[in-house]
Amino acid sequence: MNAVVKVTNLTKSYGDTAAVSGVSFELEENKIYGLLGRNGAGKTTIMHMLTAQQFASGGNIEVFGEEPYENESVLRRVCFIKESQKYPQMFTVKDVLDVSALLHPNWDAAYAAGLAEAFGLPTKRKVHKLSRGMLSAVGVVVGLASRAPLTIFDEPYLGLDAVARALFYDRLLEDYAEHPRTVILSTHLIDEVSRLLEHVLLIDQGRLLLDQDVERLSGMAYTVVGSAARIDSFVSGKKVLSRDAMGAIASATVMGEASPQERREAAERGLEFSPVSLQQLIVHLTGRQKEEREAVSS
Ligand SMILES: Nc1ncnc2c1ncn2[C@@H]1O[C@H](COP(=O)(O)OP(=O)(O)OP(=O)(O)O)[C@@H](O)[C@H]1O
Repeated sequence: MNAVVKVTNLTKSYGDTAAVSGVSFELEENKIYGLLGRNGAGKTTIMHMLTAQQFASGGNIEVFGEEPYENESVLRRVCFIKESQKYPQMFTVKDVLDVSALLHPNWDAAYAAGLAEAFGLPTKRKVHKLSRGMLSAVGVVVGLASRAPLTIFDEPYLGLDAVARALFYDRLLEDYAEHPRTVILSTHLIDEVSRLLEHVLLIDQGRLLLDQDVERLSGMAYTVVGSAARIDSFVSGKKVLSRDAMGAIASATVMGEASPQERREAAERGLEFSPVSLQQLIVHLTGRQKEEREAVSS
């Protein structure tokens, strides 16, 4: 495996606050990662350390095999787009794109212009006069057109409406197919991005709770629906993540995998199975009690 990022025992403290505690992971070349977790989990802090915008309190970070701090040859291969991106007051959208072209060796100006048009960006307008959504779109255009070997999006699309977000996801997938690179998406819109993600890093209270391929995650839990009485009997003794009922019909989400025999017998009793969504799984895992979370991560 070619590791684009290798993080070992990474720690960051702000006074008494341990924002990141002993996190280790590797990111492969040409893969789309989801960096997920609740508010304050430590995601932005990790991204800031990966991109040399903050020093770690402890541990080791390698990006493209080298330390990223003040390392021009590494940082030229990285594009970090964040929601709160600030641009110089006098810059127009075109100025932002022109400067980005200088910063990113793989920049595709024609592609950037096409994206700006697709997102309806007025390229002659000053960035400080853009709406919040337009400002988000500028970040998205820069992130995509940079074609940086490591491209990181930290919730850059908070201001985008649903149509523009769908456009971003579609363009990202299209361009990634033609120009593979390593992408990190940090987002709370898990259901929306789940079709894009190949691998998930789940951060919880500064610790890495999950480091798993999405394909394998979908096998970690399942939902079963049917008559309430039969559901209760089926889930008895199992680890139930949630149970909902509507009249005589109930659904339960259960941790683990149902064996083929269990599925057959349940189907004979009219129960139906469906895979659990990534969002449901993440919500459950990060909403649980401390002891249970520790059991998952160990
Ligand atoms: N400059 C700072 N000074 C003190 N504490 C900080 C600082 N930056 C972050 N923190 C704290 O570190 C923890 C992790 O914050 P971080 O911004 O990395 O979380 P996050 O996962 O990106 O959250 P969100 O999804 O809300 O953006 C939080 O408890 C936060 O309050």
